[in-house]
Amino acid sequence: MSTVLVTGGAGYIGSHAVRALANLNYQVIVLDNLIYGHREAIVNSEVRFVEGDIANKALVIDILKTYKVDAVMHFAAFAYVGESVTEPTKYYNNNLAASITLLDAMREAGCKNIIFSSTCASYGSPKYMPIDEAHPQEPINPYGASKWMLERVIKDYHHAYGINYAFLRYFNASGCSADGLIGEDHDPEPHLIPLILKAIKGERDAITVFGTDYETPDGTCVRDYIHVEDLADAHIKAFTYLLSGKGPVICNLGTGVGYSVKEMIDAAERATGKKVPVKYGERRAGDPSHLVANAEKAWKELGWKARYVNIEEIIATAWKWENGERSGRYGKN
Ligand SMILES: NC(=O)c1ccc[n+]([C@@H]2O[C@H](COP(=O)([O-])OP(=O)(O)OC[C@H]3O[C@@H](n4cnc5c(N)ncnc54)[C@H](O)[C@@H]3O)[C@@H](O)[C@H]2O)c1
Ligand SMILES: O=c1ccn([C@@H]2O[C@H](COP(=O)(O)OP(=O)(O)O[C@H]3O[C@H](CO)[C@H](O)[C@H](O)[C@H]3O)[C@@H](O)[C@H]2O)c(=O)[nH]1
Repeated sequence: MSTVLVTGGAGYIGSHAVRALANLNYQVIVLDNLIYGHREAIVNSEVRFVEGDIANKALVIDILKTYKVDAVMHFAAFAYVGESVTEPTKYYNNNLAASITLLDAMREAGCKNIIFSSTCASYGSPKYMPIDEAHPQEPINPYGASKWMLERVIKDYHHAYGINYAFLRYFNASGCSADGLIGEDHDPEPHLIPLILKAIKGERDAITVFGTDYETPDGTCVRDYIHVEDLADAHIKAFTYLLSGKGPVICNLGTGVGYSVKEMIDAAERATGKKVPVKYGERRAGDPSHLVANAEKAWKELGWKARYVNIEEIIATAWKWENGERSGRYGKN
């Protein structure tokens, strides 16, 4: 059975991928420094967990060699867009420099495959819609730039050292596992859906809509919300694709349907049957008005498409997590 090292596997998206991989009996090793992740998010007891940093080259080489790792799924990164503008050093050091150390460890250990968590934030302000993979990459914040730069480094490592890659450019990750067992728990939480649900629960005063004067039908930003279990499925398809000798490959992961912030609030009211307390505020710096994927390439190349296309259903999975045993929060690590 093939073996995969999942960096950032204790985080939101990584933990859903780890569970999906383990359920398919792949051998999984997670490397996470738990800065933002949660040990309890890894629910399969057969998964090996290593608490450590991707910048620890000797540790990564040891893991890759000991377990004869076939591919690395590289989720580990910082992902607060706003913070990246005020503290770019954090983003270039972790998302770029530490990731280059990871690539060098792969090179030295002879591990030839990487599936990299890239982002629609690497495109910057859209020049046309929906966004396909040929769209120019002109990121407008250091977070998006750090991801775009790492894509460039990996391409050069491919040419020079034969490292094969899949770049998965996700749009807005959303929802939680269908059974409500694992979910999204960021501190602080930047993402729209959990913030709306926490406002419904009274854990926050209200959701603040960031800007009502965008050039969109209702003036609020439009995004493409892709379910986290669909993302996990795409990683498995990319993994088997690379292991079958195909690649490199670059794919957007989205549903192809955009929802405005106001539409998301309405959908959350329908999904939960509760009223959302709403405030209206200024635009958030660095937010493009529209981000919607053309994800046809993922279908053609990987045979992947989103199974969750109904936004209420996506929100309902997050609501289940918010009302589950953990009430939307893991304990302290
Ligand atoms: N959430 C989204 O909408 C979205 C969209 C596009 C791309 N992405 C990318 O997907 C990946 C996962 O995002 P997420 O929302 O699950 O974030 P997350 O913060 O929940 O998960 C990231 C994990 O990486 C770990 N980590 C960070 N730096 C590390 C390091 N140097 N060494 C070891 N572990 C480290 C953290 O502790 C955390 O568990 C990130 O690369 C992010 O940029 C996320
Ligand atoms: O309190 C809030 C939070 C968000 N929003 C709006 O809701 C939409 C979604 O915002 P999120 O913060 O949930 O997600 P982003 O669109 O900022 O996502 C970006 O950052 C992510 C990383 O966190 C991913 O990389 C993703 O690809 C990239 O588009 C945006 O229009 C935002 O302005 C609000 O109105 N109020």
